Amino acid sequence: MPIRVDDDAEDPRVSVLTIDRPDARNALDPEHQQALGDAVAAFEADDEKLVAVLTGAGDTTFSAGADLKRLIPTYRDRVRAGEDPPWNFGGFTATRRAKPLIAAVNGHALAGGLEMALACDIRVCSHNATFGLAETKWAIIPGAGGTVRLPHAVPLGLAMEMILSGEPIDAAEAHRVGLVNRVVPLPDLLPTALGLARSIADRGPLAVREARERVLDGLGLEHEEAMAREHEAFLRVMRTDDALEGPAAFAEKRPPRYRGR
Ligand SMILES: CCCCCCCCCCCCC[C@H](O)CC(=O)SCCNC(=O)CCNC(=O)[C@H](O)C(C)(C)COP(=O)(O)OP(=O)(O)OC[C@H]1O[C@@H](n2cnc3c(N)ncnc32)[C@H](O)[C@@H]1OP(=O)(O)O
Repeated sequence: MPIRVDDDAEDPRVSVLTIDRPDARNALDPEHQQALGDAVAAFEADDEKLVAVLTGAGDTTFSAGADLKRLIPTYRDRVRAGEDPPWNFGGFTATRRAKPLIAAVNGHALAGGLEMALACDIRVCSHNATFGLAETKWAIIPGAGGTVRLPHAVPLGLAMEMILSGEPIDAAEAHRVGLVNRVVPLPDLLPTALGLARSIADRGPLAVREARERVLDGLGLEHEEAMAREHEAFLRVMRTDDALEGPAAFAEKRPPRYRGR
């Protein structure tokens, strides 16, 4: 399978998507990028799934990005022939997703690999991880959101250095600057990502979606507009049945049972 899709053994509300092409360092060829897009779309459409973890097969590389021997030349030649081919790199550049995605970066996350990790909401990594936008090495530029998202994830000067030089940073630097939330030994990586995913899956699902949307929306809005939209979302969530259940569970000293409505 180009993309392995597994249920979390402990919590079926959590999915694990694994880019499975270790011989090519999980680079996305046309088949793998289509399969990843399909897997992400299926996760988004499945009401039983609340959170997903994205990782790479093997113990050296999360993803080496787009396939420089197949996907990029194919895409480039179609562009040079006057086309503007579909621009949906692994489902991460089309419309905005609705559900939380956690990147478990198990090694090199380069070019499109880092762009996929940046398109995830939370990033955790293993000590061997590296993070870089290598595109200028090959006389192209990041084409899946790297120039848009990296400056929001690291200081502008570092983003510019990484994009212009194409040189990666290591896991310690990524953690120091806040590109990743946690750095753990490789055997602990998936358990750490799954623990985070399970805790999010336990929260009010509508509240999680609304809060995530507010954060992403707010990045591009003026303060007053962002505050107004947060207030509208606050009222929307207050009108849900889950907003009755949450405080009641607290008062009755029991775990809440949310139904997503
Ligand atoms: C066309 C139909 C429409 C499709 C729509 C798609 C829309 C696309 C929109 C644009 C998206 C842009 C995405 C992005 O912005 C652009 C890119 O991602 S360009 C990719 C740049 N990537 C890199 O520069 C990383 C290159 N790889 C490395 O640096 C190293 O391989 C590594 C990751 C550090 C690992 O090093 P090693 O462990 O030493 O392994 P090797 O180097 O020996 O590699 C092993 C094996 O894997 C092959 N390989 C590695 N990376 C890639 C790659 N990116 N593409 C293809 N193949 C790769 C490598 O060639 C070796 O193969 P072998 O020689 O063994 O056959």
